[in-house]
Amino acid sequence: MECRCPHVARSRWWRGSGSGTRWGAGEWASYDGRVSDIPPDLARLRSSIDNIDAALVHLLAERFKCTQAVGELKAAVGMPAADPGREEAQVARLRALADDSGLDPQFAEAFLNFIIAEVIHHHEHLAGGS
Ligand SMILES: O=C(O)C(=O)C[C@]1(C(=O)O)C=C[C@@H](O)C=C1
Repeated sequence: MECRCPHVARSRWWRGSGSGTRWGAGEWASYDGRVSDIPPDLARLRSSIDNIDAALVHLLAERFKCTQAVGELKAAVGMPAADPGREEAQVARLRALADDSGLDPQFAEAFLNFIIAEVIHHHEHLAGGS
């Protein structure tokens, strides 16, 4: 079976010089005949970005499934849509996780707030609001 390790894939691309090759200057050619104007390192990184974006969409879909159930529960027992105390704890926790993992804590907080604002909107709708 062919090895698909990134370092091996990287070594199997050649940059066209514009003379004496079937591919043009600035183009990249692979051992198996593919030609691209995208540097292979960029193509490989974009492929990982696509996988990560797909995972993010799936994770968000699962989170919204949970919050839908939370919204139904809150509406059933008459609890308020928003819980500022819980949000404060989530922000503190995510900021610390972001800091530990090299992500900007301010960005992590803004991202969480963006999601929670949408969840609260859904909760209010479930509770019969606008
Ligand atoms: O945990 C709750 O009570 C929720 O409604 C979920 C959630 C969230 O999306 O994490 C949303 C709104 C609340 O203000 C706090 C948290």
